[in-house]
Amino acid sequence: MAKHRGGTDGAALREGLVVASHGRHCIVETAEGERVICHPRGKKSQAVVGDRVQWQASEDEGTIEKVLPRSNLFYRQDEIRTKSFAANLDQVLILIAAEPEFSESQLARALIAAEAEHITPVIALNKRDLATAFARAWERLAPYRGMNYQVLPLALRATDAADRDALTGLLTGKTTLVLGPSGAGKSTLINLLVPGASAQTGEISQALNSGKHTTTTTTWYWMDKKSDTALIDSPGFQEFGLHHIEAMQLARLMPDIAEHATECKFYNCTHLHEPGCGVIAQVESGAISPSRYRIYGELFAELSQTRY
Ligand SMILES: Nc1nc2c(ncn2[C@@H]2O[C@H](COP(=O)(O)OP(=O)(O)OP(=O)(O)O)[C@@H](O)[C@H]2O)c(=O)[nH]1
Ligand SMILES: [Zn+2]
Repeated sequence: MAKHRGGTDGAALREGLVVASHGRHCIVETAEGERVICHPRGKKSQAVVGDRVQWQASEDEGTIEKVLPRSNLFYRQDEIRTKSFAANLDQVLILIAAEPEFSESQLARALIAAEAEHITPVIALNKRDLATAFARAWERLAPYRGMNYQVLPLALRATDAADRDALTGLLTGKTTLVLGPSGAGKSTLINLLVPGASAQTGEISQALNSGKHTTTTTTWYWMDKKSDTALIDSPGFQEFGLHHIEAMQLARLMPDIAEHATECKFYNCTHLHEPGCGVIAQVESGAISPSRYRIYGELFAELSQTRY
């Protein structure tokens, strides 16, 4: 990793892209492709992966002076309450697999987080070769296909031309955050699409932790030499922090619920118990799946609690 050696006083502000972050410091890539460890000037210049920043060289590292306006900001919270962020995304690829069995609740939360930030989510279901388990998982995704979410079947360990074409078509020219539970095939995907990814990861961990081993960084990878197409790998698939969403906004972020939320008798219907509720009517008719309605109820309760 190149360290920037420049003057300290009056050095010009330069623009860069945050390609990794850990704790308070991060790695900024310059337009020339040089990478520099940077520290934020203060709370306001705390940057996340995907941020465009203005930074200034200092000693052998750099200082982030300003984070440029973001088009969106994606965040989640893991069990130790550390936040991982990414900004300026075009889409989120949620990678799940036939095995291990995926949690529908986790999937729903990831989709809601994406909807709340106006980021297009795409679901990929890996391990098509495990035919029986795959068929079962595909069936569990029926409500999601019904909501017009794209669900991409994949066999990443032995990709064929069709898989590669589908992935290329989906990703080219965009910045995509890849999320998925452990064991779904996220490393397999990154290594397939980004040759040399593991070497890059090692280099970044080393730079950010002075050699200490870590797996907790969110990392930006260029998929092409022209630097048009990027993947962001974010470790784990823990609970998404949805606290910033109000309970009464939840229906709007779940397309199958939203579709019928305008058919209720009361304009401020919670869709939990009201008479004349369009959502409850569609749960009874079978148009809204029982599992989706259960998840809605659980999240509604959770979001009502955290608010007060
Ligand atoms: N049968 C089958 N196995 C696959 C496929 N793709 C990946 N795997 C296997 O699934 C396991 C998990 O894959 P990884 O890529 O390590 O998964 P990961 O999501 O990075 O998991 P973590 O490292 O735990 O975060 C490995 O043993 C892979 O070889 C596939 O298409 N079919
Ligand atoms: Zn209702």
